[in-house]
Amino acid sequence: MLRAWSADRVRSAERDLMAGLEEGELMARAAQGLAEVCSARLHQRGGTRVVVLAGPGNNGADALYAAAHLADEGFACVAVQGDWPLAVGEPAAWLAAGVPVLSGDDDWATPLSEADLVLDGVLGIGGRPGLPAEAVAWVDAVPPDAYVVAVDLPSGQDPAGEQAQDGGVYADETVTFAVAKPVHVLPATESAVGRLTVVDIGLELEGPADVERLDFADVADLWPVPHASDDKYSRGVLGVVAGGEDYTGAPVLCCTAAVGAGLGMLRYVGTPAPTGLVRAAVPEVVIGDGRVQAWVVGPGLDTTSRARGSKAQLDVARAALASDLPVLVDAGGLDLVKGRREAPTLLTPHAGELARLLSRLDPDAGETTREQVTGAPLAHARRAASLTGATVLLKGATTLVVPPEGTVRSQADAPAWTATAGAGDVLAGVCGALLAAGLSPLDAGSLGALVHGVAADRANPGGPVRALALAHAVPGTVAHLLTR
Ligand SMILES: NC(=O)C1=CN([C@@H]2O[C@H](COP(=O)(O)OP(=O)(O)OC[C@H]3O[C@@H](n4cnc5c(N)ncnc54)[C@H](O)[C@@H]3O)[C@@H](O)[C@H]2O)[C@@H](O)CC1
Ligand SMILES: [K+]
Repeated sequence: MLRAWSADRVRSAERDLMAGLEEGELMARAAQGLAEVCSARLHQRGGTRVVVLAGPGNNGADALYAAAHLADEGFACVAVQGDWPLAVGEPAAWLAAGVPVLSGDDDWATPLSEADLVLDGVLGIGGRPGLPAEAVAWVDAVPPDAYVVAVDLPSGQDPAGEQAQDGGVYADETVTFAVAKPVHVLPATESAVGRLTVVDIGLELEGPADVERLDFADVADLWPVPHASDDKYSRGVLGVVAGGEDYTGAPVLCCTAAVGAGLGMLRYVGTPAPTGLVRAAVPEVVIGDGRVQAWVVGPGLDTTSRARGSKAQLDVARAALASDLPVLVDAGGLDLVKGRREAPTLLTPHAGELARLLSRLDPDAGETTREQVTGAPLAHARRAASLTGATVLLKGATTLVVPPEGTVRSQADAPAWTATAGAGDVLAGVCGALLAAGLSPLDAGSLGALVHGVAADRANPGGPVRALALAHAVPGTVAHLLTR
């Protein structure tokens, strides 16, 4: 599992560690690790020229010390700094160490245009979102074929990973120290991070992390593998209330994925047209209401439909929500959420659905737009979790799973091809199966998101994937992850 800790938690751990070390020791370790990564990338790419963008704080100092190591190795290094004093040393001292430091008045544009590797040391965990004015021109002038290594985090991005930021550095690789930080794994900022490399500086953090990311090894720990003594009821029965006369595909996708994820038994509640299709596609299904261990309510569900069978179907959906059973609420089912639910609940909106839900449940806060949600995804998911008592899984390239309290999970396992109609119905089926097996909404949501993303990749590695192929890839993906 990858764990990320906030800047405050990292700073306080650093203070404790530094008390027992010589001054400058931690920064020396950070710079050494950073230089090793840069040296390896330069060798791999056949590059020789390095330009450091040096900011006013210790992040700039890390980058300058790393450049001094690289200059020692024979790489040609130049730094550019703005209208601020350097955090450590004087330009003359850096020149003596092999790193000439240019000011904004010097010609920094020529060396930057020729750089093979750009070391972004403008801002680190002390940064506020946005770049210093001088640095905007530097970042704009970074040549497209240079390899950009961000020191600790891509400058200009929000270190807390809360707010999406226009502009700022987009790195090919981010070299961070000791542990990952929220900026590296949260949806508002993760796309700017590139490859993430964590350098050991001898700093350990304890206690719960602020953000966790499950990796493949966690699947074996969390997945509900049946025992010899299990039967179909003990493994988990899932009820799916989904689809309608106009939306017939969603229940087929959801039920196919749920059965493929390893349910004991599946019940489906729908109107006549999708019921026929589900029967044909998923012969394992039992049609109609009955005893279950968890419900999925909502894929392809039209709560305003007056078609034959709709009223009875909606009665089952409402009863599921009123029950004390775990419920996953997706798509149309979100319109049935009226407020807090005490039983385990997993809401699985995308950004537009979350905006609509918040606008309806919290009218005093005014209308919430999709853009507001994508600009600050974690804050909006948290608000929905606190209004409903549910765990909120916010779908996206990086999927957030936010419980009402405690550590957040963030998964980014899916190729961009997964952004396709029906993929959400498959996710609901996989997560629903995990809820029925007894997993918490947090585990079911994050594990389901991981398996869903890996299944999308395995369905057609490197190419387009349709939702039905993704659903069919689920059983093989689970086997692959459990037996690797
Ligand atoms: N504390 C430690 O022991 C270690 C810290 N390290 C490095 O230190 C960094 C943190 O250093 P600092 O706390 O000096 O913080 P930064 O280097 O992130 O910079 C903070 C400075 O930038 C200014 N600033 C912040 N946001 C700005 C904005 N948007 N526009 C203009 N100016 C802005 C602040 O006023 C402050 O002067 C880490 O990211 C890491 O690179 C590493 O050397 C490892 C050890
Ligand atoms: K940086």
